[in-house]
Amino acid sequence: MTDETTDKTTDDTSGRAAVFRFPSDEELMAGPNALEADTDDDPEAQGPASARAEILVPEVPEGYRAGFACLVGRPNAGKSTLTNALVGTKVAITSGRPQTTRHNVRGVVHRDDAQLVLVDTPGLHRPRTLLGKRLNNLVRETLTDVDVIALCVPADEKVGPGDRYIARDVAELGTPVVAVVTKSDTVPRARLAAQLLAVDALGDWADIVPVSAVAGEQVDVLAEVLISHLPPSPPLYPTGEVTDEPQAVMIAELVREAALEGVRDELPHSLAVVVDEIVDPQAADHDGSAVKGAGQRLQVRVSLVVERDSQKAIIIGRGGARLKEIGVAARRGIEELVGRKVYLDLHVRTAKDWQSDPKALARLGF
Ligand SMILES: Nc1nc2c(ncn2[C@@H]2O[C@H](COP(=O)(O)OP(=O)(O)OP(=O)(O)O)[C@@H](O)[C@H]2O)c(=O)[nH]1
Repeated sequence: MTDETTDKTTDDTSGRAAVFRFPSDEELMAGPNALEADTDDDPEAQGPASARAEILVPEVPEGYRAGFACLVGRPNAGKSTLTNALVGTKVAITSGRPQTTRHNVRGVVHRDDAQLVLVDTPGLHRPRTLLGKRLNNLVRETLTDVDVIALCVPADEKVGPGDRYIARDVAELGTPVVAVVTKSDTVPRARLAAQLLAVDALGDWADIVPVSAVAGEQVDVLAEVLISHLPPSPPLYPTGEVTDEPQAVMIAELVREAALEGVRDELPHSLAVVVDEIVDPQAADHDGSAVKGAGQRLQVRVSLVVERDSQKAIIIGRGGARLKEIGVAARRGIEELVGRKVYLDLHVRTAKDWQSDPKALARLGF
């Protein structure tokens, strides 16, 4: 390792506080195992400084467990909402539209005796485009890395081919699988019981837990069950960190969520959101340039990339009305995230068929 801050490795036997290296953006995107791998990356090229801080971790209590869990399930199964409920803060975007989660958004559940790192993935589905294939590969890679998988099946929908496809897939990986019947608040108890039996019959699960992320029912029980499958380990993340997603990715997700609010079915698959620039006029190294009217606010420039001009028109709306709404909603979320006033600049661009173009995908970070 060339980065001098990463050379002070953990010394468990000394009894002193250990130096913890916060993972880089590359490691975050590469999957849980990458945290253990050596990197010779140039520290200058490591992305936002906020993602590479040196943090003191207190002594590890006896019996401490830590590890990774992955929530899988067909689109709309409630994975993002459950991630948020487990972590207790909004970390993954949610929406009524399927397949809105494009990144492995992670949240960290902190307990006195355990740390559960959640990896939220896009739904496994039969791929139709190059993007679909890459997303599926990404999901499988993640699944072989984690300590426990939570297979989410909604209580209010019949167990179908989509659930069976995923159940077969995860059963072959050799990772313990906890079956989770989500949205338990949406059905009467008798139907919930029937769904538990149907899900039980889907495979050989380590446990089966009904849960309602919205009503907050059984969320703690699920956390306990998932933690019981983690190995003894010191904390993997600094205590108190809710998510390790780079801030830019979370900002992009917030804009994406606002843009997809109440739009037609085709758009979610065709929309990519990229944060082009974040300028902080209050930063010590700021060069003095400023957008007129932005004042001391954090300036965030974001591109919304669609595949067709017709989609561009949907996003912009009559006289720019929809884009304005998107901006207002997204800015509210971003201001909550960064804890200060934000000047948000949205651009809508068309990149024809970006989902099937390897170069365009690479540019967009897939
Ligand atoms: N009533 C109820 N609704 C829920 C619950 N959990 C999720 N939902 C709703 O179900 C829809 C889908 O939830 P998400 O969490 O976005 O689902 P997801 O599995 O992450 O979806 P993708 O990102 O498409 O894979 C949203 O409209 C949620 O509000 C729950 O416990 N109760």
